[in-house]
Amino acid sequence: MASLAFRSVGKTYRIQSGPVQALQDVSFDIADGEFVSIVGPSGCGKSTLLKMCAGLVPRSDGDILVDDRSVTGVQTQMGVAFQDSLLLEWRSVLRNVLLQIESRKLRIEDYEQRARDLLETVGMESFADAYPGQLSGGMKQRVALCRTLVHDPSVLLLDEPFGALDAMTRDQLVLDLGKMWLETRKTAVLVTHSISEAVFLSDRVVVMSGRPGTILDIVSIDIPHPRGIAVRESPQFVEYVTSIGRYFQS
Ligand SMILES: Nc1ncnc2c1ncn2[C@@H]1O[C@H](COP(=O)(O)OP(=O)(O)OP(=O)(O)O)[C@@H](O)[C@H]1O
Repeated sequence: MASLAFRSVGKTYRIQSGPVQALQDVSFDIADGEFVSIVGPSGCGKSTLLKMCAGLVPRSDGDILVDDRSVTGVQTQMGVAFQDSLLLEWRSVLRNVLLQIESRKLRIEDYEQRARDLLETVGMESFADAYPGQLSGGMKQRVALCRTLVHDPSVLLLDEPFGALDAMTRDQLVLDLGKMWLETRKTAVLVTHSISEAVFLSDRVVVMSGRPGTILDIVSIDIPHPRGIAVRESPQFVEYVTSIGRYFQS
């Protein structure tokens, strides 16, 4: 587990046509075991913020702290999932999940049961020996989620992990993710375009402005866990979604 802190973080990309300021003066904290989502218009720097947190992109200004230590390089202890997290077609489902272990040079035997348990959590245990070509898009994303979690990361960074899926599959995966998070209580940061998904999963939702991205609001979602699908019809839930949505009405 870990806490995160963003302190006046800024990012300017330098490209041929000139500087592009993606983020400006972003400051907020994420507590140990908290689930925080980031919503904002396209291009406001959400992915950039996650990449800087993972140490994949250097920041231009400010500081990002993981457990009070500045991020200075790639954070291998984190679990990162992106929209098009690919599975390797020639490896079975189980071996795709265990890829994370192999690439970290950890002992496969120590993690195989955990990999199977994670697959069971998302109803994929009977597909452990199947190959990606035999799976639907939603099933592949479930496997990718297991792969993100198998090495017991201290932090989950999820960048639109369900972006390319149809609405029903997405709903199911959101429920799966909520369940997995409740079981592990990892510190999690989710970037999503879906305000409803953000409200459903999160303890707090960070609302960002258009580029350069700055923080407009941080909304605490005061709905107890576990949250069943019916929560989405409650007046309280609808009010959260509506009030956050107002930031993006032109
Ligand atoms: N490697 C890069 N080089 C130059 N500019 C970049 C690079 N990556 C991102 N940008 C620019 O930084 C800004 C923020 O991009 P980013 O992908 O972080 O936004 P986002 O909020 O995640 O967008 P979306 O919601 O569309 O995925 C954009 O204007 C983008 O063009």
